[in-house]
Amino acid sequence: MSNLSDLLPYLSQGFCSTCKELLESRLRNLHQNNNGKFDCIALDDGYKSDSSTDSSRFSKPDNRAISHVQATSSTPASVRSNGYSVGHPVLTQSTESRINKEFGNKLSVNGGNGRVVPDEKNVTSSEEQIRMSKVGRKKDFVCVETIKGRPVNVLQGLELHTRVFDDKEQKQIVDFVYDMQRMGQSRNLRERTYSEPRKWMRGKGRVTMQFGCCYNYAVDKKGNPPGIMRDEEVDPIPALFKSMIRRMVRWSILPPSCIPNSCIVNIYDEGDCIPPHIDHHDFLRPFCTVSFLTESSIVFGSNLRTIAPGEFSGAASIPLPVGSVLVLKGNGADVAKHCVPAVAAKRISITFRKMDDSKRPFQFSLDPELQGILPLGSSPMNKLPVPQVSNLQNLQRHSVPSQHDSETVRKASSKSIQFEEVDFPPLGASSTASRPKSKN
Ligand SMILES: O=C(O)CCC(=O)C(=O)O
Ligand SMILES: [Fe+2]
Repeated sequence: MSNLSDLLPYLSQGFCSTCKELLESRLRNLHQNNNGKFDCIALDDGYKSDSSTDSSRFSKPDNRAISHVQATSSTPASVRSNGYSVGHPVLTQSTESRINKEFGNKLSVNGGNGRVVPDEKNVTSSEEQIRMSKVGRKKDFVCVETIKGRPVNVLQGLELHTRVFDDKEQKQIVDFVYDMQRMGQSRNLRERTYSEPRKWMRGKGRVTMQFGCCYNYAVDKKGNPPGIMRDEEVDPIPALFKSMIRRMVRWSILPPSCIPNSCIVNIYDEGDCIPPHIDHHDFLRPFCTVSFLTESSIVFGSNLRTIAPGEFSGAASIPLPVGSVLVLKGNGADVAKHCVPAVAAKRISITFRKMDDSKRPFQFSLDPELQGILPLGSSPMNKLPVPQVSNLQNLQRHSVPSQHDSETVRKASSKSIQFEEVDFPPLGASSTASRPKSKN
């Protein structure tokens, strides 16, 4: 049967790329179901479950790549699906096809007009189900704190899904984030999309890029309150991030009732942090954060102490492996604050959130590509045993704090609230003033 691979071009002659892939996938299944009988068909399945990584393998944003991004923009400017043009295509059609192929969300280009639409006929591919079955799901976090005299599990509602994005996908996403960063630095993104901290010191802020809406963490210099700034425009969610959203809904990480329509990319250089906060209620629950490049811990607690610039302590610390998705809801989102202390090495996170309908920007319109996404249907493959997360030894489980601990925590907490209000960098205003050159 070894000549089956030679027959592939003949068998698939005249097929579109989707049908070609389908045929390849069927041959691969035949191969698997026949215990290697067709072992000469060398088809790269592109799926790896190991999430270990080395950030040095990722390309650095340099000017050559900026011109690459600009060069690709010679294709017709894409009108984004939320109704307005970004002036330059965030992704070219060919890049989109590559991305969609990589992510296994079989998408097809609709009539050559550059729009990409989900092809729901292909969504039940066994490959995607196998891939989904490798996701680790931990939903039983416990950390009891005494709040108003009552024991409360402040981690209730948190979920950690691991091995959601593999090394290859991480590289693609990280490279894309760097492309976007370069575009922000060269002012090729909307002004409020890209933001760098004005002043740099250990523990101060991080680079952010906001898509879908412009969000203000703290009262800004114009006196705008925290929350979604309804009269500001940012760039729409790029296609690659939309395919991440589709995966998270299809793989039952996020519910179809809460499909994100905004996201924020956090680029942490070594020593950068995000101070203690509760995500604003202009965003619905659940929301989620995806981690890349370096495993870091996120600290939770009803009171988070500031020990030093960028150093915080709290009741529980959860390591976030690269390629993982942390889902926040319940007490984990609304009773406990969270923060990421100064990171040991470069880290990128992407937080996806659905806006409260009544808080959406005035210019916002629904993206058809993010409507009606459903979890993968119930098939026997979905019933494969779910692997448990093994890499959580560092999770600190604390019992009810002693009287002394509560005192210390209470004192520290007023400090951390002060830190939060004064030092949370306002977002949505680019500044490259005094930050040392980034070490990407
Ligand atoms: O970087 C992270 O993992 C957390 C990000 C976060 O808390 C946020 O964007 O609100
Ligand atoms: Fe947050």
